[in-house]
Amino acid sequence: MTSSPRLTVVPSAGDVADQVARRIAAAITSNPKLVLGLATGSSPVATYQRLIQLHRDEALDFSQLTTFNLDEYIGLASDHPQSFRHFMQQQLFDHVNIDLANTHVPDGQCLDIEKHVAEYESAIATAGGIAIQLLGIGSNGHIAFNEPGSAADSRTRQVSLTGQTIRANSRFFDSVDDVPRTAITMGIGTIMEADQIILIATGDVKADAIGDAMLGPVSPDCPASLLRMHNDVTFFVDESASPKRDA
Ligand SMILES: O=P(O)(O)OC[C@H]1O[C@](O)(CO)[C@@H](O)[C@@H]1O
Repeated sequence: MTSSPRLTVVPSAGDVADQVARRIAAAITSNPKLVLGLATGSSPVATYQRLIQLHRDEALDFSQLTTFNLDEYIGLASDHPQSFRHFMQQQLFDHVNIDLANTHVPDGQCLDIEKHVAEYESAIATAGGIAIQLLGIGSNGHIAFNEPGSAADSRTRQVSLTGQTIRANSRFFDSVDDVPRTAITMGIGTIMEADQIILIATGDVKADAIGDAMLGPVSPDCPASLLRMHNDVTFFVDESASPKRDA
């Protein structure tokens, strides 16, 4: 069965960050042992800044939290400036009282990827599953590194990145040649098992992807459209990323 994700449109990217951070903070306050799914990319950065602020100003307590990140580039060491582990340290973990032992990011340098991804899935299950999963969206509708064509029941696995994603992410690297071509990503099936999903999109470059995800066919051609098969999804977008077409 498909449903419409709730769409919350607010004036600015800062308002998106405020609302999402408040929602996450409320969930942590009511359950300090929350299992949170985290995302990288530019979309969640402002939300992480608000969470850090809430930790400093209102003593938001991260000490019992468990986190699982969506993805990681294959081949990058955890301390590589563009690795997603490094991103998470810089953008959130180094600034709050989280126990790093309870933070999980796929290991881009693991020697046995099959074994690693199976263990990643098991670790999520052992933690009791993800309560809230935070997502960004690529301009081609990808979620995590699930590119168009990814199956609705896909699990954590190795994937190849599309040229579009490589070009989009090259802004973080010295050159496009430095962007890894493969990654480990949670699957769409893995993401769909979260109790609640929050997708963040800001800026007009995301408007078409949000339109396709919310109003287009539910299809692996737009991985984010598959979220419409989940019963608790909210898209938080600023005005410029809101869909510009009618259903
Ligand atoms: O938030 P950004 O930087 O626009 O990226 C969008 C999406 O692309 C990725 O960075 C992967 O390419 C995702 O992690 C993210 O959700």
